[in-house]
Amino acid sequence: MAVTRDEVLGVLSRISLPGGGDLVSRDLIRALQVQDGEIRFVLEVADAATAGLLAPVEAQAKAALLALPGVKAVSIVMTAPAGKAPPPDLKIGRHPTPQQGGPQPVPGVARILAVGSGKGGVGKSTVSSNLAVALAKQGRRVGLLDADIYGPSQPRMMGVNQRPASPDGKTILPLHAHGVTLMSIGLMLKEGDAVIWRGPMLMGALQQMLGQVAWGELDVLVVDLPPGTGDVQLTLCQRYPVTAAVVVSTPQDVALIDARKALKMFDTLKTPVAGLIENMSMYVCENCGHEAHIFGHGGVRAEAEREGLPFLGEIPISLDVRLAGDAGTPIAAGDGPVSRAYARLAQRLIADGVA
Ligand SMILES: Nc1ncnc2c1ncn2[C@@H]1O[C@H](COP(=O)(O)OP(=O)(O)OP(=O)(O)O)[C@@H](O)[C@H]1O
Repeated sequence: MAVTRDEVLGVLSRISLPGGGDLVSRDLIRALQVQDGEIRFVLEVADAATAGLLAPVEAQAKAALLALPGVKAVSIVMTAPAGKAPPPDLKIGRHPTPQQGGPQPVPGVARILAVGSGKGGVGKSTVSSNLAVALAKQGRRVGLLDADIYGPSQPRMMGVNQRPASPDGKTILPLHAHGVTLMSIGLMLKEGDAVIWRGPMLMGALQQMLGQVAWGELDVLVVDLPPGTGDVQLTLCQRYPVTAAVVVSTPQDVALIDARKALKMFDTLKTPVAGLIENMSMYVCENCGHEAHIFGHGGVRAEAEREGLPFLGEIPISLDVRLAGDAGTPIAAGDGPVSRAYARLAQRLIADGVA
């Protein structure tokens, strides 16, 4: 009988490590594949020194697995950031590889729609996930890339948390939620890991997210950018054919000042701006229907007019939006006034040819 994944993990969990624990309990196994008697996996260790220390363990694991009935071959690749092992392609965050010529398309992806904001906390990630879900509900084949490398929030907002698989140690298989194909740098990191990369590492990570993820055929890839005007924005817009960007802002003056900076950046990078979205626009009292303009109102529309750009719509401030995002099912997946606002936004972007 063919060997199973559980049997393999059973064997690996009996192989102790120097310093305590075993291969499974210390969470070192990545991309385990068990097929037709062939076993493949990556042993991910912290550094080259640990890799050296674990060489006998690797040999022990291989021998123990080969001793299982029905096992024909065992292939173990040990990766460490500066180890002697083959390049750790599964590790996200590396120096970018040089790129010849102009912007390179992402295979299978017809359009790239960047969602940016000048200021953090204005709801850019919330808008990205809801827009992606709303577009999928209109029948579009949608991908969502969480490129907010310093504060990835899409795993929580879209309700996914498993680490994506990489069967060959190179291609990363994206996840799927609410009709959207999803990838986030947050899914490749261990919980609580702070990302403290500098520019070149960020560029490399973005390149991996776009080039190594098996996105499949997509009508549109929505990219949730980090706030502000940094290396990720630059890399995306200069190296890839971004169809258009949308800029999210709240109506407050402080947010609008920063939104203007984001618009200026897209203009400098020659990335077309499809328009502006006002988030946390107004609060409608659930009891009496009274509209309160907590952060002001109409500021983003006025800004769009000043800049000669389309105003794409306003999303009200609503407790349900936050609760839905925190619970992992974007509000656009359901029915109701906010979901309808997102449906209108999606229709508009499809009609404009950018989604
Ligand atoms: N329309 C809304 N109504 C109520 N809460 C909202 C709304 N939009 C966003 N929020 C909440 O505001 C918080 C910040 O939103 P979000 O993380 O989307 O912002 P961001 O601009 O992506 O922030 P960051 O700077 O972290 O990237 C979240 O808790 C989110 O649930």
